[in-house]
Amino acid sequence: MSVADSFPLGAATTLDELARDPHARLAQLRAHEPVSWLPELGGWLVTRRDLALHVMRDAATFTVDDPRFSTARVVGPSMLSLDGEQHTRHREPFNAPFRPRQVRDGFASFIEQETGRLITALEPAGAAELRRAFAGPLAVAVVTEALGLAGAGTDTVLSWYDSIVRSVSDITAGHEAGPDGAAAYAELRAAVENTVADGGSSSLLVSAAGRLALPEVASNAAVLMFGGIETTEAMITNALLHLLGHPDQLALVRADFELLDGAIDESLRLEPGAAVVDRYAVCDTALGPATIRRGDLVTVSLAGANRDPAVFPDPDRFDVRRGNARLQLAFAHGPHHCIAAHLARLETRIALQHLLERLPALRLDPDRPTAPHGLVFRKPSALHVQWDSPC
Ligand code: HEM
Repeated sequence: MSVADSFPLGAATTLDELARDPHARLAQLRAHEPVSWLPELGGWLVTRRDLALHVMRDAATFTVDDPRFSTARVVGPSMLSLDGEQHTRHREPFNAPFRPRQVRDGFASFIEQETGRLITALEPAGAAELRRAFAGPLAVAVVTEALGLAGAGTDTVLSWYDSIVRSVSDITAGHEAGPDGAAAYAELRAAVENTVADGGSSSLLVSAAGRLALPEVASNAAVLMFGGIETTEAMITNALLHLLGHPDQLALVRADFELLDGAIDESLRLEPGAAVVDRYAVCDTALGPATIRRGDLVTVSLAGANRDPAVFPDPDRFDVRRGNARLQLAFAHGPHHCIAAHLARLETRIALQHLLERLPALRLDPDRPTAPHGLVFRKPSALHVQWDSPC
């Protein structure tokens, strides 16, 4: 009997359905094949929360450090693609500004300013597409600020990002990457080198360069950029979609903005901006009902784990008062837990509160319904909204 015969639900699962609307299929898999072999994926998919945690905690058995990891092939080794001591060595120099207090002190006023500026530009129109006109530009501005790259504005950072993402996607799809990604990465590296050579500033890159070689600083800068744009755009857009799509829950939040943090966690739980993370088995090992072979791809479905009814009763319900929404795994877990989770939360909270306070009767455009989409990065392709314009 082949491995595919042992996992009939996995064999019937297509990547297309996981990209479109995965939740019913993930629920079936979680109930009957919580670690399942998906021939279309060429790997295992883990959908139960306890097993997902096990994989992400045990980096000695389930590593990110594998030549198939596409990001590392474009930007070189970084904290995202290393494990063990090398991972710690790459990650530690970047930790300080992302701690909760440092995030508040270092970023809150910048985020408020940027949010204010973006909303002021949108306000008179009475309608907008908030993913590209608001969430995306805010995410880029905050990452640019966090990196402290001398001389690189948001447009430059965005163009590097687009080129690097294209190359990573080409490699993931099994194609040869075009030259754009390498060229963009070379420009980013030169900007990192210039920033470090200028020295003296409070740039994160300058302090990291005291502990890492310059190419290592550049690789991690690329990963911070890579990690901070698409995911944060998704986080803000999905949270808006969830809130505006549930007027009863929105009314609760409007009556008490303290509930906004719960609403954000609940949105991350239902649609984590990055729906999966990949690991590779270092040795033969058992995981739940499955026997994993050395070298196998093990994909953790954060979206699946986040709707595990053993932890989240009535898991498909959006409930801003859910007591344990904070147990969601959108920022992963273990050594690779998102370094900037506090920053992303602060950014989303400020963004949502300002939008709700400043745009009266903010609502979804009823003629342009939308839903999250995507295998890895999940968000609506556009989020059209309306509000009562002052004029
Ligand atoms: C300012 C925004 C952000 C920045 C700068 C950022 C940066 C990073 C970095 C550098 C890592 C690698 C950590 C490591 O490997 O040790 C990481 C991991 C991760 N981040 Fe973020 N991130 C941001 C926002 C987000 C958001 C909004 C989400 C999801 C909603 C997210 C989800 C993740 C996940 C799932 C991982 C783990 C990847 C893995 O285990 O393979 N991040 N992030």
